[in-house]
Amino acid sequence: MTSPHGPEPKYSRDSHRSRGWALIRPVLTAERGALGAMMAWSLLEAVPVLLSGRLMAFALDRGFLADSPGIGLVCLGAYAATLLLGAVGARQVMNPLACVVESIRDRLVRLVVFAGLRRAAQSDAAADVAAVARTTRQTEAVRQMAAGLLMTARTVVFSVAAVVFGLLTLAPEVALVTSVALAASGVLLLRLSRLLRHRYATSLAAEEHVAGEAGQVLRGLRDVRACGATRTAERQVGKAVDAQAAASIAVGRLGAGRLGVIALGARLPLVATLLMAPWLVRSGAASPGEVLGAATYLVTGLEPALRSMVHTVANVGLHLGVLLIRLADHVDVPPAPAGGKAKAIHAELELQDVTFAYGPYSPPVVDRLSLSIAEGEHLSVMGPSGAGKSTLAALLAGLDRPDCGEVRIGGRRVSELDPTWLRRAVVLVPQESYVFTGTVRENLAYLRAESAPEDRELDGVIALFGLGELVGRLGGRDAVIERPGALSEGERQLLVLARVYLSTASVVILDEATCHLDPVAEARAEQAFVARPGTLVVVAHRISSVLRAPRVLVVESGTVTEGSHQELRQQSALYADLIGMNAE
Ligand SMILES: Nc1ncnc2c1ncn2[C@@H]1O[C@H](COP(=O)(O)OP(=O)(O)OP(=O)(O)O)[C@@H](O)[C@H]1O
Repeated sequence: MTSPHGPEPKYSRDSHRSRGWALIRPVLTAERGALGAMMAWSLLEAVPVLLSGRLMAFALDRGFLADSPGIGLVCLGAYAATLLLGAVGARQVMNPLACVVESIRDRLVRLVVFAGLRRAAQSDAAADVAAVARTTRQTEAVRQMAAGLLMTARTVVFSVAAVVFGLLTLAPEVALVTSVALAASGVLLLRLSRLLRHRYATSLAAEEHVAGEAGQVLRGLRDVRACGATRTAERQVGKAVDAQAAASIAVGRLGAGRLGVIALGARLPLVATLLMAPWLVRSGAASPGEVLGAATYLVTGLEPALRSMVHTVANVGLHLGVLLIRLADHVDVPPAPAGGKAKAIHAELELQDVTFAYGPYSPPVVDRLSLSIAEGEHLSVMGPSGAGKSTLAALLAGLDRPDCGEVRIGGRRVSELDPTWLRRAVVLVPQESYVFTGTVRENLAYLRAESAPEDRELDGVIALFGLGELVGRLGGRDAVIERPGALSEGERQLLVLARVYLSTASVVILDEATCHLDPVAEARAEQAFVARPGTLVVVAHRISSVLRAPRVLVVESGTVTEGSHQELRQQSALYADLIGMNAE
């Protein structure tokens, strides 16, 4: 069940890799425009590579070999001009690149700090400052690596595409050999990458182990000296340091394999081109200039691109991947949808002979209760304080498990449901509302991590819950709520209700979640939930709220009566009393 009042524990069933990826995916989606601009400027940057071979071929065939050195020199001059054009492209890439990379860093820092703060708040132990510092350092490393990786990856992709295209137009035979060699070097690189990823993960774990061991010894240094355990502590830290050194050496050893990738992908086609040259020229398949042009593509375009790919993409990319996975272990990546969208479930709720007590010797708060709430139904629950309304709400939400009997959601036993799926499908909103330090948008969209609402949808919900004035006062939907505690209880409740409204939950249970709102705001919020698809259960705070529901459950100590307003007037003295009082 999704708790609407704060970040949840991390999603344990996601695969490691997708969780690492989930850390940066929202940024890449949000920065689509910047990524598009980067690609456009990269095209310009690739122009020198694309024209290099062609211009060399022309310079030789029509210029120097045709006794027209002027033409040859003009071609070389044109090549120099394309280099300038490429430099302009490379320069222009920087701004959009910075947008993307800084956004990645911002998101990671925020996630790391939030996770550190929450862990500190959840446990009585002191905050693990070293862990936060370590993960913040790793975040900085991610920023640098992401910048290098993005920069190089697009150069490589565009350069290799330009080389293959240029070779196809110049000497298709060379293009064929080059493509085969490139495919083989790609396979080799993949194999190497797998090994490298494993070894790098081991080395990173060893590094963290050293930090942990050293930190432990330093924290207890006085005790270590008092007990005369200096040698033991030294040995303990030394062992961790040795293990880290061995792991780093193992990573370094794989470096040699990277040369094989370059040799296979770039050098082999060059050697093949030189060997094929006499045949190409004699058979008329290519002129001497075209052979030179092909060699130019391979030497000035392909080899540098492959070198970059091996050194940056393979190396930095792997380190980045491993770092992201490790960061995902420290922070709370919003859960990915499990088993489809929560809204796709059948949202009927059912209690079968449910008994629940808070302790083995306590009298049951819920005693052999059977109840079913149809999908899309709006049920109101009322009763005196302490009658068991919140307990019932927690049972319906699958938060508490019955001692006897069964709770079913969508026909499936709650105990058999995937907890993550359940958290997304059923939301229980308590009286206390949690608004966190972050933007209005982040607060409202918190339960929609996988499909962030568009501005229009956000604005609609802000208006629906009468939050316009508050959001305007805060400075708009992207303004940061610096001090959530400074908001009134009612304002916080409205923000949380709007957050839940935007969630993907199919079942919403409001447990006096509107108690700080005035009757008008409460009516507006409830009507919004009534109109929202899904099942709605409202533990009512006011009789006006009870009257809005077509079906009511009256909970008194030990008994539960349910029915329409008409039926309850005759069946429940408590209901009749309350309605009567209200009417007076
Ligand atoms: N965690 C708990 N441990 C032990 N007893 C509890 C616990 N929570 C509730 N109770 C007891 O269970 C009974 C039902 O409590 P519950 O909160 O469900 O009632 P309620 O109708 O929601 O009351 P209110 O309207 O005041 O919130 C009460 O007697 C309460 O004291």
